[in-house]
Amino acid sequence: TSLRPRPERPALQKLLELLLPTLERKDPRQFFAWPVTDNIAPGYSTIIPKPMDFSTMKQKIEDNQYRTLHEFSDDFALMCNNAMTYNQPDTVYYKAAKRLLHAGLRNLTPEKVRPFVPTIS
Ligand SMILES: CC(=O)c1cc(-c2ccccn2)c2ncccn12
Repeated sequence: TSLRPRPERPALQKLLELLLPTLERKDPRQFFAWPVTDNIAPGYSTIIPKPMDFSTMKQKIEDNQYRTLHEFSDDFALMCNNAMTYNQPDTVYYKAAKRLLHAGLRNLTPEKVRPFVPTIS
């Protein structure tokens, strides 16, 4: 809450700020850049209880809302799984989400993340 400010985690925040663009680049058509609106996706807000998109993830990084890399990965998976819930399998959005999920999770494994972690000089 605003009365209890979140502890800063500068190393994690910096790591996530470096990781996010590597995931966004895997969505060149920017299907996942912004929140999905009910205008472009009828009934979306009633079908998807927890929407997620890259702009929201970026804001959460800046607001220090991720305590661990796992929480960040969970939002990424949520975003992709939402698209595979709302959209039928034969749609561009479903197919893009499936590809994005698998490509993205490969980049979120510890060994792939390690190069982004500054070594203690
Ligand atoms: C991610 C997703 O489910 C999505 C993104 C879009 C989207 C994203 C950007 C521009 C146009 N459409 C969309 N349109 C219809 C139904 C679903 N979507």
